[in-house]
Amino acid sequence: MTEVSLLDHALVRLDEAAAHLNIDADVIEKLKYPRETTKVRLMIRMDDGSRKSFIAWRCRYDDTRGPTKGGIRYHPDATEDEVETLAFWMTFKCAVMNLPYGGGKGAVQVDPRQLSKAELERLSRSYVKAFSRIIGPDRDIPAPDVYTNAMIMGWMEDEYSQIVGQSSPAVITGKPIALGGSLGRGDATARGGYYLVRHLASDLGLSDTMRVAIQGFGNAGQYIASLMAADGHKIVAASDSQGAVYSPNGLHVDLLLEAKAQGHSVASTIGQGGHEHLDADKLVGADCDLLVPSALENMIHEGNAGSVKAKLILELANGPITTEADEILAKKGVVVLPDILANAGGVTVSYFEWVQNRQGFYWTLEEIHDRLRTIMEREGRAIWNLSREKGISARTAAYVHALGRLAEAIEAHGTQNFFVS
Ligand SMILES: NC(=O)C1=CN([C@@H]2O[C@H](COP(=O)(O)OP(=O)(O)OC[C@H]3O[C@@H](n4cnc5c(N)ncnc54)[C@H](O)[C@@H]3O)[C@@H](O)[C@H]2O)C=CC1
Ligand SMILES: O=C(O)CCC(=O)C(=O)O
Repeated sequence: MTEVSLLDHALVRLDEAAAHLNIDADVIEKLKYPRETTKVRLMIRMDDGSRKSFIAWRCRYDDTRGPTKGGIRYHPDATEDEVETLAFWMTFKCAVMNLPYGGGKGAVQVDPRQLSKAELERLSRSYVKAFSRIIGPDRDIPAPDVYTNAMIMGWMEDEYSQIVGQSSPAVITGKPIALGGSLGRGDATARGGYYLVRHLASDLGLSDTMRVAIQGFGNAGQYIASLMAADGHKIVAASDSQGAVYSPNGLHVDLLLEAKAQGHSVASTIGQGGHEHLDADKLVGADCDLLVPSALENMIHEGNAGSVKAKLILELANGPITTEADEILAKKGVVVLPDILANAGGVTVSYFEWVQNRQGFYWTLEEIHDRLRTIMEREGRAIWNLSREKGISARTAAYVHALGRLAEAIEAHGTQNFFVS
């Protein structure tokens, strides 16, 4: 039996969306395959003098609407299929938000927690050396993703600038502020999702004091916890790769943040402030109003979707719900605010960073927040209304919304050149 790839699963969304639009078959043919995926083996010197090699990829899925854009993930289980799927999602995410970008993504198959800081820097610089002809401010612009961060983006920008012999901050986003990073990029992914939920609160009949469960407590998970708690909502459950905690009266977010800042799991807070042990695989079924998957793909699947008690899911992670689980959730009446909209705040502030780098003029935090909120509300409202008008899920509506824009751009390029660059 042939195994169905993650990309094949993701492409189901494309077919679903196409059924609601009158678009040329050429458009679907173009969007069904990644434009280019480059795989290299990076060889670095370890601190003990030995050499070690790591597989790395960069995929430019589609560049019809502009240079490809998307993060770089460091993860021991990264695969080419995953990178291409994440790049497909970036293509649609950038179109959802009407950003002048196509979609890309990169990864290194590595557990960065096993590397020293110096080894991590050598690995990150070698990634840029290997892909220096693929990335570029007008070609392909990386950013952070799982287990990468501003420090790594800073090393990468520095390496690229050395290679091309000039300062090139716009080659990468999510940089430290001192190297041309944007104010507000740190919490942008969570903040975008938070603005979306706030904007749709009355449409969704949400209460002012929701119980929130958060799966994954990294960049996206920690910031959504802080933003929701500051608004008076209760964070009742949280997990990371090492464990989970629960408190029906609300977890102390400051304790969780402190544990993470010290390099410990959220589970290390068990016993403090009323925090109780929770089996990490039970988090999806935690008693809550809002579930926020903020870890990896396929975490809500056929086997656990039936246990979901939340009425609303905010997908801060990319692809956290399988197609089978989506159907189960729809039957239960659970509303899903889909990844390509819900977590698009990250790439939107990355776009602001790129614009500021190119113009050499920087915006205040207030300007960043205002612009992000305006775009989240505009695109979120359009998708929500489309889903109501057509009687389709918010996910399908988001794909329809994006596909219309992609189709327009593909058709506007004419019929002679299938690829832009
Ligand atoms: N950082 C960004 O700007 C954006 C991130 N995303 C997506 O958000 C998700 C999380 O990314 P970040 O927060 O940036 O990554 P991160 O590396 O900062 O955090 C990932 C978190 O997930 C946890 N985790 C890993 N495996 C887990 C498991 N099996 N169960 C529970 N938790 C687990 C880790 O312990 C960590 O707390 C990913 O799907 C990423 O693609 C989406 C848009 C932008
Ligand atoms: O900030 C960016 O450019 C991309 C972030 C990303 O990788 C994502 O949205 O999944």
